[in-house]
Amino acid sequence: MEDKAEHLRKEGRSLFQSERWAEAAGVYGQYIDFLLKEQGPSEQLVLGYSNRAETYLHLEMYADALEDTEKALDLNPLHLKTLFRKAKALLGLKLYQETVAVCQKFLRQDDLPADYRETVSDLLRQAKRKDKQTRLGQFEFRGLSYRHGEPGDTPSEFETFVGPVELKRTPEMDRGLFATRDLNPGEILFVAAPLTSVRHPKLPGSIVSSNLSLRVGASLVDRLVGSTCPYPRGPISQDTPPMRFFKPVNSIPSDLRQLSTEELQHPTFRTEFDEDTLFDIVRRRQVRHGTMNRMEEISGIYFLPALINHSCFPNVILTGFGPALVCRASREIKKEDQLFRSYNSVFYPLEDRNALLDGFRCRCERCAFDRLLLQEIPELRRLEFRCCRLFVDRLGESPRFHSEEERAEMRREFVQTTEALEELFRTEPKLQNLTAIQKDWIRASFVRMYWQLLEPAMALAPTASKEDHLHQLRLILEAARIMRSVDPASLEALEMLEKAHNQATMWKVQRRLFRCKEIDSLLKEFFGEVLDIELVLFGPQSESEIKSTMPQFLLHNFLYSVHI
Ligand SMILES: C[S@@+](CC[C@H](N)C(=O)[O-])C[C@H]1O[C@@H](n2cnc3c(N)ncnc32)[C@H](O)[C@@H]1O
Repeated sequence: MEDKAEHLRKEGRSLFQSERWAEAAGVYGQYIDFLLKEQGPSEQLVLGYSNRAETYLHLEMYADALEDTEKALDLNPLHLKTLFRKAKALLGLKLYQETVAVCQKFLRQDDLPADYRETVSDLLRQAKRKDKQTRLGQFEFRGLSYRHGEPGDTPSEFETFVGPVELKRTPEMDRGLFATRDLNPGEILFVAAPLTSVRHPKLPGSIVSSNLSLRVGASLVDRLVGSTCPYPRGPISQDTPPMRFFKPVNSIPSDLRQLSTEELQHPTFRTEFDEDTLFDIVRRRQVRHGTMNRMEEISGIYFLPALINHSCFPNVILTGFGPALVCRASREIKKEDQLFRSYNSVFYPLEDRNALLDGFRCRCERCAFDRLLLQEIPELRRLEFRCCRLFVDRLGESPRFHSEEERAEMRREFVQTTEALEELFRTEPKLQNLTAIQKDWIRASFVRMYWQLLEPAMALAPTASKEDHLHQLRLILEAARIMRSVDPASLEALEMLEKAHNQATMWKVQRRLFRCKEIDSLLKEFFGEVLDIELVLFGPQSESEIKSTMPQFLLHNFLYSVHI
């Protein structure tokens, strides 16, 4: 009998050493059965369970690993190796508080070997950090974008966190996400991990025209089919599932972790999908976003992010950190307000920005306002036509194709159209009682075109006067102000500020013998604007911290744009 047990133990060990995990688990199973039958509880049995638990850890079968470690610990509650394995299984299951408790119990033992103490302390730190993230929403973003600037780098993975949000039906947009309390700009609403994601080279603008995008879509479908979700959940149907379905397992009290039969019958929990449904999921629920590396993007299927509706006057921003998507308030939000993000640029006139949306007509408050206004004030529409014509004429042209006279002409056109709009605000009775934000809504409809128009014109001649430079920088700052007023986390404003900033500093270098206080004070204003945007993207940080990393931030500022 001894021989047979010893034979099985050795065979399990040899398979384990050759990393044939599944086979090793099978042989350890036979070993355990044999011991149970022949000799009942023993120290060998403890080792049998514990070793099989280790093979399960390698197979990422954390629930099975946990079960084995518990059986071993029933027989020998302070078996160190098994305690360590139990902590790893709990961490794998994302049960962080439980992991912390086991690690602490482990570290309380006397005479621990130094390397063990170190590894378990490390596990404890990890579990505490993840617990803070997933339960309390405490994430560390400081400096993250700059440390990971090199191709291939990924930031450390974030845990899922579901904060003050709830899912409700809306009369106009089917389902939507709502705030459950008042929020300040920069506060995190949730952090979502993808159900599945793929990393790929940066896709061109249009998702339909690209072969690559089809390949990405197909590979997402494949991954969806093969994906396993420890807690099957997600709004696949048009139902409105309870928020609990989206919450990380760890934040649900343990007695509620098991779903009831009734809940499992919820249409959300479909286990089989036909191909059409899957393609539909990929089309409607896919979120594509930049990575730390400008050449790459990530496409993923996300649940909560896909439930945020669009508005041309958004109040949240999604930013990607590796595959994780972080949703933050970009302006003050009141309890019960709906959360909106912008699916695409909101800095075009009504019809143009609607054309950028994927097959639906926008029902946001700004679009409703624009529709009414454009009917009532034909002059506004004329201005729009003029701006569009200028824009289309110049689209795609590079500054180097224009002579200095042409660029001067463009600047004049630009100034005239903006002045015509301001004149309309002063003279048109129907525009007299607008609020400041409504005026910015109207300005924002033109601002992207102005910018495009201004860009070729920006390349001022080396002979341009100081006044020309100052005038131009003020125009850019005003455009950035408008963008930020309509979308306070606007990456387009940031892009614009970056270019203007580069130009201003270049000009300073070119004319370094010439001191210009006004340029300096305008540069300060740029920094002020960038600080505010960064605060919204990364949360509260001290001014000195942000300033010390600002140059790198400007360098990486496109990395967080999110498309659907
Ligand atoms: C990513 S989903 C958002 C969640 C969606 N409301 C739901 O119930 O599944 C995008 C879809 O929501 C609707 N939607 C989002 N924003 C909208 C808006 N501003 N106006 C009208 N419909 C909108 C459109 O049907 C769009 O195709």
